[in-house]
Amino acid sequence: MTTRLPLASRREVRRWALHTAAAHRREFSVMLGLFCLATLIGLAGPQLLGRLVDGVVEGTTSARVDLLAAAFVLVLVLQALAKKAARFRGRMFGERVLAQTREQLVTNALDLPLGRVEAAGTGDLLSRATTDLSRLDHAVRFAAPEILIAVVTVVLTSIAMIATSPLLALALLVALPLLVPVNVWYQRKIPSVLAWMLDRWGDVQSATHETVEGARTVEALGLADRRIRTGRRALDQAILGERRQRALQLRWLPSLEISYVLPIAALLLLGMFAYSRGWADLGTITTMLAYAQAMTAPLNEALFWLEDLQVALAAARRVLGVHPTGSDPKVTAVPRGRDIEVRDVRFGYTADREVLHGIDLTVPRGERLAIVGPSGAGKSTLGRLLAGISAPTGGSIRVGGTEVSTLADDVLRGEVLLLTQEHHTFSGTLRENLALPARRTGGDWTDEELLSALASAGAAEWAAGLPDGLDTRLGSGAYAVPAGLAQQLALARVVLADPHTLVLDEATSLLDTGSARELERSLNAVLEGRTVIAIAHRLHTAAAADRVAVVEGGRITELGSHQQLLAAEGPYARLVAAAS
Ligand SMILES: Nc1ncnc2c1ncn2[C@@H]1O[C@H](COP(=O)(O)OP(=O)(O)OP(=O)(O)O)[C@@H](O)[C@H]1O
Repeated sequence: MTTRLPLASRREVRRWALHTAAAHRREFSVMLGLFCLATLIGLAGPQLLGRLVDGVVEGTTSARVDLLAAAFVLVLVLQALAKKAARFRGRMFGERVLAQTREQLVTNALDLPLGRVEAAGTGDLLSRATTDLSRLDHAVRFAAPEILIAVVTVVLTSIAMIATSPLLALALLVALPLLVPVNVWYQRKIPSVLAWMLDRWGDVQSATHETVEGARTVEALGLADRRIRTGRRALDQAILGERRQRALQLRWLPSLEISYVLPIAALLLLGMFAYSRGWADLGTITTMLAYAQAMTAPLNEALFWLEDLQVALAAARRVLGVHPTGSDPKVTAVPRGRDIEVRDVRFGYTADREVLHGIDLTVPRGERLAIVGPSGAGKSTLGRLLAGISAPTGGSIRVGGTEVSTLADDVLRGEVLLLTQEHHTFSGTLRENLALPARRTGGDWTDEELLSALASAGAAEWAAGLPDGLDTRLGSGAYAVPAGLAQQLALARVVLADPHTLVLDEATSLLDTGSARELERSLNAVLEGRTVIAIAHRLHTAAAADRVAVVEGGRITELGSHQQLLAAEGPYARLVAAAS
């Protein structure tokens, strides 16, 4: 079962938009100013047209007609230039906002507790960081400026119409009885429909991502058909979401279109009536009609972009929902002791199934503890809790008196670190791959420190043979790092992070025996002087530990030295007998 990452509320999105506009006050004002300028220039056009009609009706010279016509063309040219400049500014503004939003998303994603990302499924985070962000990108760069133009045009043109003829401007009101209720209805319905649809598209991406990531497993276990079916189901749901959105739009758009042509019809009727009574001249009616007409083009354009903007608003709720809220502020003070105290720890991945049922354990500084037990007993789960990756659902795990899961990442890394078989080499230089833990005293790691960490991990010789030394680019598309060396790089990172306690979970289990032996030598050097909690999948490692804890069914059923437990002839003795 997955627990999706949260959505930001609509209020949070509004606050983000206002905050962004305030943070870029200058650019935003320039952009808005240019849009207003373009509209204001445009307002002169209908006035000129009105004068032209009045002139023709009342009689004028052809030179004056030419002059008015030339002025009209000039207005159009100036307006086009101002709009072009405004659009350019709008795109620049959009780019800047997006760059910041992207950076913030990455920072927030990195701050999310690992347990939370895993519970949501990496596809959820991935779809927010890719598809949703590009939906937002598109809207900020294109839809938002066009809609802003329409809003500015409607507001300024309405003001100009009221100023030109308050009587004829009453025609604008006929749009309201249709516009208001339909929009209230639509705005109430659409957010949940869009949020549902984007979640379904997130599922499509998750399903695809998981299939591609686990392609070998899919192939080996013959799961292709099942994965295709899962993908299809996700896609069907996403298409259903699209249909629901379109169905709502189909009912909304026509009334919107009607509501902006209605005022033109009403204006013609009202104009005829006012003219017959001598309340308005032909020039004024022409000006008012030209104003009403001038609103339709930007409104049409805005309608076209409104859908994008609405989808982007829903996407913004997903993008801004990626933040480590809900958790208390992290503890940045380094704990004073190094003993680990586990008290009545309970944990469940889901609310309805507890996996650990009350674990009590004290691991004194410098001890080597092996955790053994049958598959599925909860050993790895306990290891993750000990390393602060997930917080227990009940009880406490403290290091030096501080709850492990509340420690800030940089502090936690220097206290307890989990080492597993999964070692990713990031695309970047060897230096960047090594320098992932922050330097406790601040500043950058020196070359000497990095090389010495590599030497402790047994990778000095390999690093010396690299074409650009510490600056050699590694990862996909660059220098490929073999599995054994990736693990040695992970060990070098451990040396740099320098935690006093290491939790080892299958740290060497995937390697062939030759590499495993070499890695174990490096590992032993790195383990020197630290507390080690090893989840022992091979029982011979347990024999070398100071104490062994047997976990069965989410409980510690036996705890003591190898010799004591063998003599007790209990669960441990039975496991050893079964293994030999
Ligand atoms: N991410 C997860 N979501 C839900 N349940 C999980 C998850 N990981 C493990 N479990 C369940 O929790 C229980 C304990 O699993 P855990 O991996 O801790 O056992 P283990 O003793 O380490 O087993 P193994 O030796 O096979 O790795 C199992 O029933 C497992 O199915």
